[in-house]
Amino acid sequence: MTDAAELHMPTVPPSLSAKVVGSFAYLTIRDRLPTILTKAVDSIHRNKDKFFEQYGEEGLRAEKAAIGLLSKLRNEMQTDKPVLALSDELEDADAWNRYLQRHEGLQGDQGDPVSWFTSPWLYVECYMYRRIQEALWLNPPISGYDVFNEAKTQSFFQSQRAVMALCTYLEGLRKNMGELPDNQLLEHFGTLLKVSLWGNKCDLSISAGQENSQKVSPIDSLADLQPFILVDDSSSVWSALVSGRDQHGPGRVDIVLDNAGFELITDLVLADFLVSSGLALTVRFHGKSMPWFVSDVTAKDFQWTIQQTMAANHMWMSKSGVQWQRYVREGAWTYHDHPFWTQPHQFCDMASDAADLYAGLQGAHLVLFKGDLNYRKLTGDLDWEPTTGFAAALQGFAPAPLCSLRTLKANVQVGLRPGQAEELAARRPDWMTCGEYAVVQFHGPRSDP
Ligand SMILES: O=P(O)(O)OC[C@@]1(O)O[C@H](CO)[C@@H](O)[C@@H]1O
Ligand SMILES: [Mn+2]
Repeated sequence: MTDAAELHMPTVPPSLSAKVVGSFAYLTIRDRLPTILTKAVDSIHRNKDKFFEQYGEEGLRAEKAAIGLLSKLRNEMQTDKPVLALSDELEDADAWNRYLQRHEGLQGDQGDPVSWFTSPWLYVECYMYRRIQEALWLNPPISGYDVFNEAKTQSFFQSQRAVMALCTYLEGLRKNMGELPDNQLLEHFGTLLKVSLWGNKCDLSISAGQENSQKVSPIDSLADLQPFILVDDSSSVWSALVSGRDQHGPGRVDIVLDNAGFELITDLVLADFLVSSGLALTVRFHGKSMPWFVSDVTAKDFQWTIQQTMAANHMWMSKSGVQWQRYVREGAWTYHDHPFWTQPHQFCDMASDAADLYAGLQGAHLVLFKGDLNYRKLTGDLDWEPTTGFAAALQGFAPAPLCSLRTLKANVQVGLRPGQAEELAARRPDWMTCGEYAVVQFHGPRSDP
């Protein structure tokens, strides 16, 4: 039997967990997740009158019952109760309950129940958002209410100047896109890739829902932000795109989305550039099938954002919105929300637990993964040494050439140079979680499951 050392594969470290008292996972579950739950309760309570107007007494009953379930959830978390099986009939409930049994088996040997402060952080954090969905689903007629909607729309409205600047930049490109030589396309690609990267700073789950929007033109700040990019593989991303185009003609780029609001605009602008420049024929957007991690994109957010951009009282914003609506109508852009993206699995499980999704991603020339949660799932949310190779941390997940565009908000990071983590820690002890640093991390080879 060839052991890990012979394969030069690092031994797989433990999952990040609140078991480590004082760790970022511990502080998240002790402090930030209860705050997010409290804001969810407040959001439902603030809409009580609206529910009554819309649904009468049934609306009041549902409001009260949903708040009761979320308060119970918060108590279970704060008193480290065992994780409970889901009781709703949503299509993914079985997959979630099977995953719980898997963990009960794993932890059963050590006698620990599967609970908030003893199980993997990735699992229990995802589970919390799925329990929020259960609390709403169990209480029609408010099942479709998005407890995070106000926070997401606020992030959009408070970033309008930055959105206008981006759409103006895009309009400037559109004028002579057809004549731009590759070296100029490369320059604009690099700009819009980095704008999409830093759009990820606008995430509400790190701030537990505090206001977090983009105030100024993001293009003007790229040069100042460049030193904060710890791994910059953008030239490899460009090569993957251009070699695909030159060998097979423009292909498909998949963008696994993260946050709504300003970040989504940066992704739509990048996608517009990819298609209008001929670097890609189509773009597939992957969003979430339920409200997730406070600010993640749902189908409703995706459509709403395009509608809002179309309706903007700004020439280049509305022109962009019209163009984006046309891409959707013509099929150049498609939106997908596979249940796997709102399950707790590490991405190295995808080939076995969501073979259809893995096979789908294999059709892409390039897959862009936005944000921190996707990075945590790409690397399994394991306590890797920072110098571990990105390829090793992917543990075989490689459906297509892929790139993570991520601002660091959790204490998992791989692919750094020897000594780089130590330098960063000396400069900024919370470098992995402060949201000031980022990576553009690429992995080229594909691997069949
Ligand atoms: O995926 P995003 O939106 O970039 O960030 C989400 C996230 O990393 O932010 C929090 C900070 O640790 C975590 O709760 C969560 O995983
Ligand atoms: Mn997010």
